Amino acid sequence: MTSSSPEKLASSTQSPFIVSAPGKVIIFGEHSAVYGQPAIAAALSLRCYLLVSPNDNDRITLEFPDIKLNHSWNKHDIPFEAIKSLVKLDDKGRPKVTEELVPEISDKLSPLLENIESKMHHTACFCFLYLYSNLVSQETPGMKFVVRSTLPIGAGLGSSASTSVCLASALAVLGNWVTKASFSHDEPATDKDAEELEFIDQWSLIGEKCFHGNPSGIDNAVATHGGAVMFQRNVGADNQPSVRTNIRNFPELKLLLTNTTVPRSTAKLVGGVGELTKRYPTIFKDVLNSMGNLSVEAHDIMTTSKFGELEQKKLQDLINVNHGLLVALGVSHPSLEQVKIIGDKFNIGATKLTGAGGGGCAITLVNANVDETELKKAMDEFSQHGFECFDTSLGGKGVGALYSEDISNADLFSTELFCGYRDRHEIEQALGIANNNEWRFW
Ligand SMILES: Nc1ncnc2c1ncn2[C@@H]1O[C@H](COP(=O)(O)OP(=O)(O)OP(=O)(O)O)[C@@H](O)[C@H]1O
Ligand SMILES: C[C@@](O)(CCO)CC(=O)[O-]
Ligand SMILES: [Mg+2]
Repeated sequence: MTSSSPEKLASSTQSPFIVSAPGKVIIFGEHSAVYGQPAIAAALSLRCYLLVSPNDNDRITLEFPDIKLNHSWNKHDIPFEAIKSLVKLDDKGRPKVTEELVPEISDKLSPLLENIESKMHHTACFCFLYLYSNLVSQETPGMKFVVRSTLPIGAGLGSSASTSVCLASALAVLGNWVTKASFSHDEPATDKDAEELEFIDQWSLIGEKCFHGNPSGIDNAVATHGGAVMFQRNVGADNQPSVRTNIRNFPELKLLLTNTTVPRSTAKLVGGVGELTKRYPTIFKDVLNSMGNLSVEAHDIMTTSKFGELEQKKLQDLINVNHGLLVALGVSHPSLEQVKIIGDKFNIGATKLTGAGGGGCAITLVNANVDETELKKAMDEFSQHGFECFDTSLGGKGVGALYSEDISNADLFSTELFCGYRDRHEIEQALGIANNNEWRFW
């Protein structure tokens, strides 16, 4: 790997910056996406934020208060040389992503993870170190990395992917593999930026592999690029990239997002589906194919030139079928069925689980002419069960950055304040992309 010049590094690392990436809602095709079937997802207004600021010594510090993680390493303990010798370069001289995590790199990092007992902390530190040692060189000074998210963690809304995109983009900036984000909210990206986004997307997929084992890539694709997409993983042996098709005129869908608050792990759920499909390949081949057909049909409906009540009704049919197929894959949960029962009882619309399932969130595509009193009754009953409803919007911006040199309010980059926001509203108010015109995008 070529090392970057110290002058360039100095300019990119001296002042603090924040990166942010959105969560996502999978509308059709979770799990089947892992097996190369098309799926549809949109970026969510809930986001992850990562503050990067210089440390006054050679330490690399992680402060992830959402998961109560605080850990640091001495920069000189990172085996940069050994890892660099294992990293291949692409045709532009940048570190090249591999199909799978490289076991020798994981082995070289394992002594740095020895004292970390919690599984969640271990995974988060492993993800960070894997990306750090691939993307950053030993000339980069010690830095502090602080993550805050307005997303519920482990609830099906892509909290791992948005964290991974934040880490990949920040480390790509520190490694000088991408330039500063420069576009304001409404400006279109240039070809160069599209290429840099691709780099971030690819490395965030490596981060997702550290979190999940076998991700399709849909979550990090949406967190990187934003908007709404139809995504199809390439599962062939031809090394071709996955296909991401932007859905430009994504219809204004009224979606109610309900978090059962039942914790679960995407890695375990994806693993469970893997075992089932291996045990009964002929049965599940057809289930997965049906899920793919359903996404294609939904895409045709969503992109029709005249989206009206009839099209909304058809999407609701497909939501119900998709949920049934996910039940067949064994990834529902009594709490998710409860959300569906309550939604159906008050006739508010069609409900399915979203993300990996097993708890976490459900979406309801609310009827166009919903009776608002019935909707309120359903939401009251959700809260009686301890479920939490979110007021969110879909299809927003992908990964972006906020630079201290562009902002007069230095407080935004104070680690203490960043860690101290009490809830998602305070985070949104201080940092939200809608509240700060200085956010820049690639
Ligand atoms: N704010 C955060 N701070 C630190 N780590 C986080 C944060 N958000 C997510 N993570 C990491 O992501 C893991 C949760 O990822 P997981 O894939 O299981 O759920 P999810 O991404 O929320 O849901 P889904 O994959 O179904 O969309 C956590 O265990 C943690 O390691
Ligand atoms: C369950 C899954 O399909 C979606 C998780 O948000 C896994 C993946 O596609 O990586
Ligand atoms: Mg995840």
